Amino acid sequence: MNLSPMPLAVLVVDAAGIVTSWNKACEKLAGYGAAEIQGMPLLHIVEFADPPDAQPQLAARAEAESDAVLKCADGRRLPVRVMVAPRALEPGPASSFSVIVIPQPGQFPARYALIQDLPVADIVEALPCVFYVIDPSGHLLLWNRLLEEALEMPADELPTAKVEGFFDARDREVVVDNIRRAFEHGHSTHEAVLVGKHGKRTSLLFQCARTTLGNVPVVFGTGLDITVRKQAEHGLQVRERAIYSSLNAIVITRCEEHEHRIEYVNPAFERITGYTLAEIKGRDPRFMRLDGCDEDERQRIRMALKRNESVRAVLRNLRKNGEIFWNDLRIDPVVNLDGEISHFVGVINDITEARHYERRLHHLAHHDPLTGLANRTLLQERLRQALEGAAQKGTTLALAFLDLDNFKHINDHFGHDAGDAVLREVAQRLRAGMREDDLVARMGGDEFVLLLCDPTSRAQLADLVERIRLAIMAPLRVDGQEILPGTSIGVALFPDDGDTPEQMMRAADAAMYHAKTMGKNNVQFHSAELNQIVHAYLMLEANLGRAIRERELVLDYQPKVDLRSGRVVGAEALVRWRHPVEGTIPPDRFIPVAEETGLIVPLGEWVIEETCVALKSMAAHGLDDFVIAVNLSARQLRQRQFPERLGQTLRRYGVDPRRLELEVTESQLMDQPDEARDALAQLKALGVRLSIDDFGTGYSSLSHLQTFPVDYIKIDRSFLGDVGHDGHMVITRAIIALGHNLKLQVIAEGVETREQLAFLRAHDCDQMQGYYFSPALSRDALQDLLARDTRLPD
Ligand SMILES: Nc1nc2c(ncn2[C@@H]2O[C@@H]3COP(=O)(O)O[C@H]4[C@@H](O)[C@H](n5cnc6c(=O)[nH]c(N)nc65)O[C@@H]4COP(=O)(O)O[C@H]3[C@H]2O)c(=O)[nH]1
Repeated sequence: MNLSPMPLAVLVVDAAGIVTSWNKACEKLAGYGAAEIQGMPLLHIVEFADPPDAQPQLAARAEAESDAVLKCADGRRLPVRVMVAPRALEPGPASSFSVIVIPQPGQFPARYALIQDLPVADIVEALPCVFYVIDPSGHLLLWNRLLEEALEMPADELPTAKVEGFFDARDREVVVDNIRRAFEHGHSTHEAVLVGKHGKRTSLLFQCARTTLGNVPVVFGTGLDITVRKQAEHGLQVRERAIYSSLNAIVITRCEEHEHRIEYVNPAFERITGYTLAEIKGRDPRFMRLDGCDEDERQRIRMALKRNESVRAVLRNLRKNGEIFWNDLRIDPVVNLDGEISHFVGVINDITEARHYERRLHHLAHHDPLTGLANRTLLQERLRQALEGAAQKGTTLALAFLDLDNFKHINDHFGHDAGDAVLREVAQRLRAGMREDDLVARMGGDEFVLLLCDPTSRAQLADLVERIRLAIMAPLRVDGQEILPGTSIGVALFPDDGDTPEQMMRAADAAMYHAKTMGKNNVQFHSAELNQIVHAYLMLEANLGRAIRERELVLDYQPKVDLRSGRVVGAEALVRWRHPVEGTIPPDRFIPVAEETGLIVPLGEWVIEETCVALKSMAAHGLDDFVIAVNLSARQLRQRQFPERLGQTLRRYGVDPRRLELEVTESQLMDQPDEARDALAQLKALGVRLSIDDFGTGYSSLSHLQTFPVDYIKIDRSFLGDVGHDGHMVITRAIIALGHNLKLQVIAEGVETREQLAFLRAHDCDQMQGYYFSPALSRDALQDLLARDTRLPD
């Protein structure tokens, strides 16, 4: 409090030491009014230090300065200096003295001695807070400008309203209560929101005190604007709520002497890690680390914390239940008022699911969903890496291309579920046969690829691939049905057959094609000649469709002779391809391609139509009991609508069904005997003749044979090979006997020698065909032969 400038305290005493005058400054200093003090001895209020009995010596103190104590009205004893000066100007004893009283340095006058001089109105106006005086009825008596501003009211409106009306409805009860308490107990404190006439809201901290104005008790006090603080508090509450409700785990650590101790974790932390705050408060958050993992990330965090910097890292931590979770962690330092890092705030984002999802996506993008094997993309990647690695290390590499044999047939016949089961089983078998470093991939469809790193030798590699082929061949049961898968495998070697992924794939693919053309279910290594063979095969495949359309195919007919009469009774139609460039291509070369590509169906239809044309022409020449046999592929036989379409064709050409014979190989029949039997029955119902071709090679059981509605069996050529061979003779004899027992006619094919013929005749075989009598002839040549009635010599 600033008291200066302070007027000089001067009083006048008479010669007897009685106070006759007492100025305002004396009043302020001592607290007595002039009326009170005048007429009183000076020594009642001033106590001289030396000597104490002052009066007789007052004159003696003139022109001197003494230490004394001023006895104030409020009981204080104020150390002062007293100067006494005679008031007479002439020489001689003075009749009165001026006494000047100066407080010793550091001594202050009584508060209320000064207070009356205070410019209360100015102070009240200048207060940085709301000021008010309230009468017992709850109305304002006095207030300052800040209150008017807060209430957005002119001065004349304020006294008429009761003060509680100025407040937010929720605060009114508290306000009334606190004003009452101030009246009753002398003071009260509370927070409330003043609401201005136009809605302005001001949060105030009220300090109320009781006093009297005149004789009226009043409550006065201040209201400190705490709106900003309240807003800040509210903001903090919001943030605290956000931390509390955050889905991310938040951990706040206190940082002391480079140690980090957990001070707070939010509920999400508890949810994610499984630890409650109570369990881990005070611990170092690293207790959740997973040893031996993410060392680089941890090192980054350590360095950042050391430098008091923010850091973000992705690492693995352990939950309480021992589970690992992926933590996308961000740590930020918090600076205190002294500018020091007091805390670190860590935000933990559990990205485990996202990581798993990412991995799943990555897995999906690189694996075949059906078998779980690597897909083409992954194979390309790994093949490229493997080739680079092998080139650097000077090691070898093998790539095996596998294509399942007759997979389309499995799919068509057993359904797609069975097809899928076969692919899964094959994948399993391939995996089982591979080493850890090798890769098994599915290229789509029925194609698989093996990437074999550093095979020890070509022989061992051949051995391994052969074992794989055999493993795949093992029968498997799907829905109670037995399926016999087979595979053709082509192998290419690095560096011999190529040094880029593309070259290696092409080479292995070519070798696989070669394996297909070699009769399937075998392994072929890539070689330079093989390229040409495969090229030819591919050309064939590309041209066959055209050949059918352009009528480059022709039928030759190999006569069939009755062994008893020696007469030609029929012929077997055999297709040839008169290629405009390559000349005549035998069926052995293109029929397997046609089978593989499905072109066998239109090809087979053409053969039947052409045969019908021939039969019709023969009938026109009077040969109406002549029988022509055509070979039927398994695929034709499996076509549901085949019997119906055959019936239509026969009717269209007006051919007697009994003139047409259909040859089906034994192995085709035994592949699916039940289905084959149904198909044969339908064909039989049309009236055509049926024969089992290549009999003896397909291992048909007698029980099956009895139920097939066939007319002929044809002894496979291989059994006639060497008539001198005991085993062959026995089999041929047995087949003839068996056929006759079943009331079937037996035909021997591939008869080339007189001995073979004699043997067949001796054992009562019914018909023969073979070069001994005639090779396959053109239609004209056959008709010539028939016209001349050429017979088999005795
Ligand atoms: N070593 C020897 N061979 C003889 C003798 N007599 C006949 N051959 C040959 O033996 C094959 C008999 O036909 P396949 O067993 O049905 O075997 C046929 C048949 O499975 C298939 N084929 C031919 N034409 C057709 C056709 O139109 N449709 C279907 N699906 N297959 C056909 O092609 C195979 C081969 O036919 P080709 O090359 O014409 O060969 C024919 C024929 O020329 C002989 O005394 N000695």
